[in-house]
Amino acid sequence: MTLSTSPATALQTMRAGTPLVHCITNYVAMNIAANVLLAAGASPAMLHTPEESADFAAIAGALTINFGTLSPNWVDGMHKAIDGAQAAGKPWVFDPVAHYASPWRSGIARDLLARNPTILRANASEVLALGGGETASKGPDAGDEVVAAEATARALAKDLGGVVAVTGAVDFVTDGTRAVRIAGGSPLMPLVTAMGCSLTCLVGAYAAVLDDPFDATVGALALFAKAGDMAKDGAAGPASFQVAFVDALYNLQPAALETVALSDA
Ligand SMILES: Nc1ncnc2c1ncn2[C@@H]1O[C@H](COP(=O)(O)OP(=O)(O)O)[C@@H](O)[C@H]1O
Ligand SMILES: Cc1ncsc1CCOP(=O)(O)O
Ligand SMILES: [Mg+2]
Repeated sequence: MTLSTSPATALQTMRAGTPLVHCITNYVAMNIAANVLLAAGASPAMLHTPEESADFAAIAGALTINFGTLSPNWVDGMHKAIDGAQAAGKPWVFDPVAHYASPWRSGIARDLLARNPTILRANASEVLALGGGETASKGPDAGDEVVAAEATARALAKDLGGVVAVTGAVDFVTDGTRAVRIAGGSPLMPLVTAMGCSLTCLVGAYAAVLDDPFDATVGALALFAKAGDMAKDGAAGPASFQVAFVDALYNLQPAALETVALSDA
């Protein structure tokens, strides 16, 4: 296995640090993402205005940027936050929700990617299209399989000099050299809105406390996979699954992560 920090140790480290995470995320995701971070053991702050985003990014442990519900002054807030995070040596995570939805959004995605995210977390359709590939999707929901985006993810990771995580039924994480797959979770996960957005914020929590962004990303995805496994048993459908999922994040003990299905890729 290519990890130097196991998901179990990563969770212990994250909880011990209670990292403050600066989340610039969309209106749909703000509430569930904040609850996911609190339940997992991190400390979220959802703020985006350009008047304060640089200052706040500098004092947070990590910055996450998701442009799901975008408008021009948010873009300004994102740029200033990235500048603040980078000047302070803090990692930042990019989630390019449905970047192909319009030419305007695509241009902003290209601009943000050029600002060197430490980690890119996206679904298979988003990753495929970032590499110039055709996707079956037009909006935030994936229409492609993770395996179809793996080669693009490896190339993107090399170009970025960062980590790329492609999520779906079996997740794929690479830094261009190392790569792993993570199985688990539930088919109910894509039926709850903003699960991916919440995961992006959680990746930020792990990146705030672990030196290796690859280990941080795998740790966060492994926690989601195991919490999804735990939540699906008692769920009658997406609504009760969401409640059970947040409870599972809260109750999950690090040793449970020893059984996550991780494999080198
Ligand atoms: N069919 C599935 N089975 C199990 N887990 C899934 C499935 N689809 C997505 N997930 C999980 O849901 C979370 C969000 O991923 P995804 O749905 O790809 O993101 P997004 O919401 O951005 O499209 C990840 O933890 C991923 O592993
Ligand atoms: C439905 C929707 N519309 C704009 S952002 C958003 C949330 C997308 O969340 P996720 O990418 O986690 O499915
Ligand atoms: Mg998404």
